[in-house]
Amino acid sequence: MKTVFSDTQLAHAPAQEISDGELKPAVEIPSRAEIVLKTVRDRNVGEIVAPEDFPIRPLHRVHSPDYVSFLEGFWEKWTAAGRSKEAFPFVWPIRSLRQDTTVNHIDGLLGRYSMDAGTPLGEHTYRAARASADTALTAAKMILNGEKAVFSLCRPPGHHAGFDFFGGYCFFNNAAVAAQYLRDYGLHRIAILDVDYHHGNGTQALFYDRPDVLFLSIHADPKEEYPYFLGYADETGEHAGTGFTRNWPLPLGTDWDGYTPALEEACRWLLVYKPDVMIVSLGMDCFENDPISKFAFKSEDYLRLGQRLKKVGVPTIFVMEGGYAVDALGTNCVNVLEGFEG
Ligand SMILES: NCCCNCCCCCC(O)(O)C(F)(F)F
Ligand SMILES: [Zn+2]
Repeated sequence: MKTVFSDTQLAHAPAQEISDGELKPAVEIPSRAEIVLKTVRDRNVGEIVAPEDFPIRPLHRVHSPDYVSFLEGFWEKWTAAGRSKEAFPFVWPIRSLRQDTTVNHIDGLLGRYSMDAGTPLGEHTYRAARASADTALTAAKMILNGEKAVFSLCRPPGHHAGFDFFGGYCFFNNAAVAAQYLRDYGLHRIAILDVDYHHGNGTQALFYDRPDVLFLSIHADPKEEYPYFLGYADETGEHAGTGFTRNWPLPLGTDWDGYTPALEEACRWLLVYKPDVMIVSLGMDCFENDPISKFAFKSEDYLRLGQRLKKVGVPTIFVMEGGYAVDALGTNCVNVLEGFEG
């Protein structure tokens, strides 16, 4: 299986995040990608290719142009305002505040285009996020050109990012950008299976009223876990998309045995939907030693996950999302790819 990755994705190097009421060292750090890349090489997963430089248009097919421009021009505005350290939003246009104002102040803009205070914006964030989206787009193009399975080593991740907002360490929704690209290039049905520990709120919302992209997510119950406000079992799509979203929220502490019934149900939905391509939002944060997550996968379970996904039997793009136990991240990620390849 080929891997797509570019060193430009390492340029986004957040120092801190706000978590549990204090500033802590960031967990979505470049070494996550480096260890996965090293393990891909060490275990001979396959050729590693650089992403193509796509134009902005595939991003505009998913994200609002003003949001993309905000990210592109942010650092210049931030430093022009006399700021020099990474930026954190701290005020949002929440209920009773206006959504329609044309905001110009940098702190207002940060809130206008974000969903949480835990995702710092730095000097190279835009560049790295663009490269991460190009990595997913390149994988999609490879599938269109006949590849059966491609690993898109995305970082920064994407599944929390929505039409016009960043958050949860995500800026561009890599999986959604790839799905829309496949649709624009003639495929009819795309399934996105999100196995990250956290619900992919951004991805769900982007396709919620559409039947051409099926969104399935198995994740920690949002009653107890980020993102808290989406990912409940009663969210099944709307309008033409009714029935094309399914969520399996699971209790904290879930291990592989607790996870498999949901995975089997999701695979049955895939069997019925018969997607032209399956995009797997592959977060490895269900792992028992993940520092910010509370599921209990063992490393071997990731082999089982890959084996099960292979049985779906359709061209597949693995788009990396989360996973913060850095020492085990390479093993856990490549276990999925090796399990899939058989
Ligand atoms: N006390 C810990 C608070 C952590 N709050 C933010 C969690 C973000 C999870 C990001 C992710 O793993 O879902 C992604 F795949 F997008 F990277
Ligand atoms: Zn996650």
